[in-house]
Amino acid sequence: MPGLATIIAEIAAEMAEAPHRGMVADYIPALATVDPRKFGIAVVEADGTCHMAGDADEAFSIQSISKVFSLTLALGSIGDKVWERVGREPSGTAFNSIVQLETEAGIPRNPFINAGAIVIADMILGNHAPREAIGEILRFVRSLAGEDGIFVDGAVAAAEQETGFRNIALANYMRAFGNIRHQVELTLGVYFNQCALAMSCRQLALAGRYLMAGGINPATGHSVISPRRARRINALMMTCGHYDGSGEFAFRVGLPGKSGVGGGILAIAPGRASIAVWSPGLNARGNSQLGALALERLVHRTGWSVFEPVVGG
Ligand SMILES: NC(=O)CC[C@H](N)C(=O)O
Repeated sequence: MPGLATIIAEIAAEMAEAPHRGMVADYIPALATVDPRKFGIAVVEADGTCHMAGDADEAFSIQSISKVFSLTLALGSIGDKVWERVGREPSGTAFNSIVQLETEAGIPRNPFINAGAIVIADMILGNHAPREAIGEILRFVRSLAGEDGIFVDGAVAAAEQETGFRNIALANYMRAFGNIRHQVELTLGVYFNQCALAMSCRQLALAGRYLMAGGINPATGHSVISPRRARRINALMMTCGHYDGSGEFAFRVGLPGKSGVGGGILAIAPGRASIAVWSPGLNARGNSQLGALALERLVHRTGWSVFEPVVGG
């Protein structure tokens, strides 16, 4: 197998030539103007080595990838009580769908669809003001990545607030079932700001290290979350991280992954690597078109799929 640096450089070169790049999300106006030709990839290996290619150092809107970090925070603060208000099953519906809430008592199927992440945001809000909860998420992500230069893009957060009618509907609907405990504007303030986190592929891959390393941040040796919970977050990423495209992603890539409508994907090769890719064009399910293709090729060339037999291991 060629070295990882070579593989990543080759994939970036192939993606630069790719004809079908998908469509940039335009329902959030601040995302509509992002250049669809962008492509970045960063891979942080278990020993800390970081390989990058393309636009891996350019910050983009991580959007729903933030749901991995908010779930981790909520599990850390309220533990398994999280599962009283949000489920653990794939929804098979679009990321912003409302339909299942009606027959399922306002309990979202999983923490990665919008409804589920809004409930998680409501948990993180707890007894705080939204500003403090957003600060807590920001500090957490900065500490995971080991970088202070991560910020919330105020223009994206404002655009989401102005146009987030579906999310407002989801929050109100769940409030009617008692599954949102705060005023919806406060809970959504947390949610919109976490989605507006701007990070580069490099920062995102660094932030994901604890998920490849059994809950430990390998840079500091500190426990972020228990090994059991890290394993379970990976399981949820595999089954629910791409919404109604999760089966296809598992089929093609075979790694736990979480996508965002900014075109990013965080993928975890347990014990091996934390990987972030970014290409703004999306497929019909709202997941990065070239991001998935790049990961498919990476896994094919490295043998990193979790379904690959470990030879001699
Ligand atoms: N899939 C996504 O990344 C969706 C997140 C986006 N902020 C929304 O709520 O619609």
